[in-house]
Amino acid sequence: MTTTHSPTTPVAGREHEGPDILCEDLVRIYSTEGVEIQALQGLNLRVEPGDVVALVGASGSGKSTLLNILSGLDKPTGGRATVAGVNLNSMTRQQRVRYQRHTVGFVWQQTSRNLMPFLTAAENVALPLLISGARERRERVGELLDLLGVSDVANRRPAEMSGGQQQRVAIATAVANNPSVLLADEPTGELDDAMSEVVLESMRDASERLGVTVLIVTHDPTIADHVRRTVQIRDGNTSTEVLRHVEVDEHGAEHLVAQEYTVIDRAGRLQLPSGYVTDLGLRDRVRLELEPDHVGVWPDQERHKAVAPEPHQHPHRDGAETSDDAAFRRPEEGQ
Ligand SMILES: Nc1ncnc2c1ncn2[C@@H]1O[C@H](COP(=O)(O)OP(=O)(O)OP(=O)(O)O)[C@@H](O)[C@H]1O
Repeated sequence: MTTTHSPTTPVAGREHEGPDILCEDLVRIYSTEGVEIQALQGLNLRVEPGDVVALVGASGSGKSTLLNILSGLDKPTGGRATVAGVNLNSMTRQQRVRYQRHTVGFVWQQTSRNLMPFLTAAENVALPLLISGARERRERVGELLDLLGVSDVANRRPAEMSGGQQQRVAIATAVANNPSVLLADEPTGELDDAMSEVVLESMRDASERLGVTVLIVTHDPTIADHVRRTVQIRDGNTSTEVLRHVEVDEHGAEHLVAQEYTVIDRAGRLQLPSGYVTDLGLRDRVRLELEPDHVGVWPDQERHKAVAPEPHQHPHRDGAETSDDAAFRRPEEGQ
């Protein structure tokens, strides 16, 4: 099969309104030999159309459990999960097949799980198009291989490609049917740093060009350098997140600004970033003060008598100090 140059087809018009991924109070309990393990503990996550988000968590934090639910392989025990307007709690078998063919695409960590070993790159990308009865397959395959920068390996089988090339062909295969959402489970887990970077950049590029929403699940925190939004998952729940954007100063110089956020649940509970907690020695009880536009959080004055008055730049932020920083003080600064 040959590759041809032509404009890439964007995702077909979305038929739903609102976020592409919405998890509300998602719970998944596994019962094995009389023991119950709560892998997801009321997880909340909202991802807007076209966004590229990394979900980062340690082993056992619930990443695969969430991905299995979002990919339609498993059902939640409680709560709600909606992807591109499809309610995952109540899909029939037929709806599930359609969902997995057209609404979501997957890229798994094991390169061997993504591609048919006996088919060439072009044949692999063509396969989902063939199954769904798509027309103009040859042209679409050419566009996608081009977009992912792997047209030169179109006629090679997976064993004749590098790991990075295989993952890029896997991305092309996953987005062939114009899914709204691309789910990736440790897509760079088997790659070295240079290859990982190429694959992540390709994924971001594919998102921009095709309009596909991307959720990458990984234990690797360095992925944060490649995505605008990184959400932490801990003990089966999303905790804090970092949003990055580029700001241009008055001299025209670009600065990467990272701002930390946390989820506040319906009961008003929130989890502070772990760096803030250790940095300020926050524990047991903190003092709160309501200001007109923010809430100040201080270490307990009873435990840390002398607290320095002047504000400091938080070491976990790249950006300029905000009014919120004035509310955070190191207990040891005044001692
Ligand atoms: N099928 C299962 N039966 C019982 N317990 C399970 C099952 N799958 C996962 N768990 C448990 O649920 C919790 C979350 O597991 P999960 O695989 O989702 O974590 P993870 O973040 O993907 O970890 P890793 O990065 O190691 O793959 C863990 O305590 C795990 O032991």
